[in-house]
Amino acid sequence: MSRQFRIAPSILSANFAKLGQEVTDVIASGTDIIHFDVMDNHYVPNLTIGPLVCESLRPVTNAFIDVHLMVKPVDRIIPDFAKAGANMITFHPEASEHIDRTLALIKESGCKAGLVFNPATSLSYLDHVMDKLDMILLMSVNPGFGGQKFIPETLNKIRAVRQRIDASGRDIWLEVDGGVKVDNIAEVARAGADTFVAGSAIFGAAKDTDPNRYDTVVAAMRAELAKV
Ligand SMILES: O=C(CO)[C@@H](O)[C@H](O)COP(=O)(O)O
Repeated sequence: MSRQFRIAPSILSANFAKLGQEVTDVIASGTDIIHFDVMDNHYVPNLTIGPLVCESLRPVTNAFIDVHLMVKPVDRIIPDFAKAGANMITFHPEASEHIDRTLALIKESGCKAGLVFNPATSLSYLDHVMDKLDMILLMSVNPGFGGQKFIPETLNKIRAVRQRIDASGRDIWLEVDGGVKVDNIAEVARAGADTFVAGSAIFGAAKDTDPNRYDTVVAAMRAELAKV
């Protein structure tokens, strides 16, 4: 079965002083969705951006905004992100007191919903919620920072989740996040992923030397995906 591949630049690695332009440029380079990392300095040891920034970006782009919540507690911020224009909201099961309730809250707010798994989080959290998921996000690094190295064991986890998605018969996106680059994106796709978060690989590309750096790196990723 052929899969549609989506490239999701993580704006965590963008230049925050010109974020609107960064989003416009990176979508124009041929990427598909904006990955928006929300960190609270509690669930993860870093602090990033919230609903106000999402609201400011919404008029700048028509692109799908995929909000990855690395916050605890999770429920009270969900309506704010929905109002701010998020299209998808994902959260970590360990950060929710009631996973089914949190998924329902996201859906009631009008967004698509997904669960995120850290490298050592058990897939058993999927057991009773597959019918409610639009996306499963597998972290291939421990959450909190861009620019980390891809953890190879993630490939086995991707294969296991791909089997579960195919068995479900549902159209659930399988996103992989952390250390995804030109030189491993094809391997990640072959394992079963269809949506690829890339932060440092895109926004860090040839920063000072190549004015078309996003186009260059995104084209290289697409060329790798075309081989799968
Ligand atoms: O959520 C996270 C980190 O917690 C990721 O979205 C990273 O920001 C991806 O960055 P790279 O590994 O691609 O630099």
